[in-house]
Amino acid sequence: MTDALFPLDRGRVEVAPGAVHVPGWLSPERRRGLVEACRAWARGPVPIRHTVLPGGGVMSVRTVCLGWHWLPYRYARTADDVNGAPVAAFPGWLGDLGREAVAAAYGEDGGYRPDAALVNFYDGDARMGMHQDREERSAAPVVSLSIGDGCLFRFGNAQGRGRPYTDVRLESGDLFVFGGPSRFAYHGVPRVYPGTGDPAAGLRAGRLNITLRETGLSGGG
Ligand SMILES: O=C(O)CCC(=O)C(=O)O
Ligand SMILES: [Fe+2]
Repeated sequence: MTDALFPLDRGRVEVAPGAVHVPGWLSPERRRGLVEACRAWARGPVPIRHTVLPGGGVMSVRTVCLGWHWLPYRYARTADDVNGAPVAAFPGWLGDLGREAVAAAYGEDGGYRPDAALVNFYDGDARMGMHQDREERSAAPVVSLSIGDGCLFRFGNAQGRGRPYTDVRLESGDLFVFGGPSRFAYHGVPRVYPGTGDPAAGLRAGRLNITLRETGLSGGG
């Protein structure tokens, strides 16, 4: 697709087929609003926490979920690995933002209806290993929004954790959408760049990443 089709998103870069980076997509007002919303979600009903993996490893990232609670490796309506509380509702406005994001990346929203969000907080030492987002029963795209410190985002292929991959620097306000042939590509965050953030967004340190997903699940999961 050519830039001429997206006169408002000249900066969009297709990193791989179906994987689109749109730098600076979130306005400063939206960044501030999302930071405020994330602060409230982090308090509960399920407090933000480091996810414990089945082998006993502890993720360096802290996560809180909306709509559906993700735990390794499934979704549930209650935070069975935290405090058992029902997960906070997925707000309608966040679904609207997700549709807008898909339209910015692909030129149309494709009827996107996300029903789960993972809110990840990275301090300066946090990382996320190469993984696939594959607990969803839907091939709808994942929408990723970043606020605060910049990071190195590694976007690979669907076959395995290794090469070929593309290293992308994600900065505050950036949108990254991966769907279509890239939906089940491995990806990860090998490092965060402390002190490169966006204090005006209301985050003094660290990196916030929000991913929106369609789980394809219904009822209690
Ligand atoms: O922090 C990011 O940019 C990616 C997060 C991610 O891959 C996930 O939550 O599954
Ligand atoms: Fe992921």
